[in-house]
Amino acid sequence: MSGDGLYFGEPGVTKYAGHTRRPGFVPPHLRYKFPPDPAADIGHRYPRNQRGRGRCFPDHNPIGIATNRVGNLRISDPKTNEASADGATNAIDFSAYDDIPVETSGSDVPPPANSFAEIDLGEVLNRNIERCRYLKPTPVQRYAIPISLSGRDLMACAQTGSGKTAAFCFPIISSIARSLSVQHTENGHNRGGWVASPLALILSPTRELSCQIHEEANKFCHQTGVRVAVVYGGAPAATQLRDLGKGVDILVATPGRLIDLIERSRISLGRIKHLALDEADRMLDMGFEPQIRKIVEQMNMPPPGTRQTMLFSATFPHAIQRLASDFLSNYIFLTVGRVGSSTELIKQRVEFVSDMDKRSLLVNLLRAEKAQGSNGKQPLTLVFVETKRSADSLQNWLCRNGFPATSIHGDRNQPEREQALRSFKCGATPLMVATDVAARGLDIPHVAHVINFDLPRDIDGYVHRIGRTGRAGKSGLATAFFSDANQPLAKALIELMKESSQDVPDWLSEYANNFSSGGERSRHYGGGRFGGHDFRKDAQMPTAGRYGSTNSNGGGLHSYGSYGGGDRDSPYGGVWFGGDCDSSYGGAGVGSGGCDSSFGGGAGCDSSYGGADVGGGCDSKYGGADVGGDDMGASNADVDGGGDYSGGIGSANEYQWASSPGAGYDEIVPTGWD
Ligand SMILES: Nc1ncnc2c1ncn2[C@@H]1O[C@H](COP(=O)(O)OP(=O)(O)OP(=O)(O)O)[C@@H](O)[C@H]1O
Repeated sequence: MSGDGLYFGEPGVTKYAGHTRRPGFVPPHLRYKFPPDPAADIGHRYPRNQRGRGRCFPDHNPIGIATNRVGNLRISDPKTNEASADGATNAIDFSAYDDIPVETSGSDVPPPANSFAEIDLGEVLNRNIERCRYLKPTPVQRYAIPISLSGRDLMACAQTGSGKTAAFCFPIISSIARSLSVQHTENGHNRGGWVASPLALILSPTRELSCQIHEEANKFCHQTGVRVAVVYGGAPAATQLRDLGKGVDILVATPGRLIDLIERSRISLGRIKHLALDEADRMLDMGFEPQIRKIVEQMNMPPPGTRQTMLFSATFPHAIQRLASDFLSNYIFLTVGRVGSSTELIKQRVEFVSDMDKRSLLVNLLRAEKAQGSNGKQPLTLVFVETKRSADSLQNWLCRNGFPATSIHGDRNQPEREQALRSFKCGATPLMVATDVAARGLDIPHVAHVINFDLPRDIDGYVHRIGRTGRAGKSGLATAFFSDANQPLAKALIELMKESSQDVPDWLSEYANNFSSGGERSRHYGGGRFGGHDFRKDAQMPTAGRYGSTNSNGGGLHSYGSYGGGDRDSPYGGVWFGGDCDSSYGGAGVGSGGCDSSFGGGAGCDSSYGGADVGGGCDSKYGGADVGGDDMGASNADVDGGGDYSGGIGSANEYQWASSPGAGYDEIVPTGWD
């Protein structure tokens, strides 16, 4: 039997057209993906630029600021990745990853492989890997592929741009290809029905990322007989169903559309052998978790132990690791890179700038970039902003001022989003203004510069955003516009920069020292940078598991609640009195510490998904009311609605959550995660 689960055609018809293809035929999708001969790809060298670091805090002269700061600019040549100034750089160079420390935990960890040839991925897949000029595995691939091929579950944390996609795709393709060849020999036809029953499911948080994974997997499935399909929201389901009808072994999906098609009985998960969650921490944060739990636990998917589960991300906060461990069985935890190590490839700069001066600084940076660019071309630059509205407004303003720009955000329809990506990738609009919808996973070649026009609210978001440059061994530049509003991020930003051997401006250290609003905020502002360690090693972990340790009202010394919790980082914790803590679903953080309550309310804390923050210094990420603090209704939120992460009164955010004042988690309805 083949791995095909969906069969609309006549019984006995073989689905794999690939078997009848001309030997050596390379389809167009694969052809254009092969990189050009590196020898022919020697481009222009930029003149070296003078390096200077003007201290700019707290200077409020827009012109002065802007003029001072462009001196620091260092942009890599998009083709050769040759830097224009001071800094070491080179063409694609995976040796940049060679010294990265790697840590594994769990029992009986299979040894890493040094080359693809050493790994038994199968002849056809190995040939495709060679064709794509993947000369040697990246560190995450060296470790993750043997682990995965041995059938073990895996939670893997590795730097942005370090090849995680192939790390989970190759073993899946290889093992399905093997099973198909046996089945084809034995049976000669496909089993199927009117329901697509894939053998592997890859879930990702955004439509664009799903498309990208689909393309990548498809490329490597060439002539293996393994079929890949993708389903995601915003595109006609009919077309996707037609594709599924041709047969699918590996399904790439966003959660919303997948649930829809399962509920319409067009997809069954009953035969899933491999489950991969890309950007796994995101998938289990920000309100995805209920959907993921539904897919994994309530939709007929074989349970942990009978399927293989792999979770990948560049960031993995402990609370999320705990949630994720529900989906895993006897897993290996793999972390590639001492925290911050490979982001040394990304030169990070932070500029202090008031909100009113940001545009002027941006224009000066862009002009300097262009002046240094190859043949006066604007290098590809990704500009992140906080809200959809500001993305539109900045894009229009840039265009009016002679900078060809496009934008991508959740209010644009799918064809517009795809068109924006295309025109950015090909350089027709070398500037793209984006919200966080483009922050994770997107692999856009030759992005030379990421500008955080508005910094994200958490350090994980920063890691992923800047990771859109400096990928696959190339260097890149990331500039952060830091304003007073970003004060809570200062400490974590400094830690991250130090870990990646970046120069931290003195004014930023001063800022961090002056920040005294309640301790380290380990979820949103402190922890969770890439790397990290296996939470199972955490000595502080409550002994009785994530639902609390000592009694029905919860665990640890400082908490209670129906799900209890431990002393710190309680995923389901109740009320926290004092201390620094994370409570992912918990009620109130009361007291002195800087508490994060991802799904609850509380005083002096961050409430990601609603509830009421009563007291000062509150962030409400996804709705709910902050009473006190900056303003009534929603501090750090966009009261008029339309904010990307905003809650506030009657607003719809980037991810299409309809939130109402003070709405609790249950009242928030996700409508756009598809
Ligand atoms: N072994 C390899 N040799 C050469 N290039 C590779 C190799 N593995 C991956 N790449 C390339 O590196 C780039 C980054 O890979 P990928 O998108 O998988 O990174 P990632 O770790 O998933 O990043 P992110 O955390 O941002 O999602 C891609 O263009 C991919 O084709």
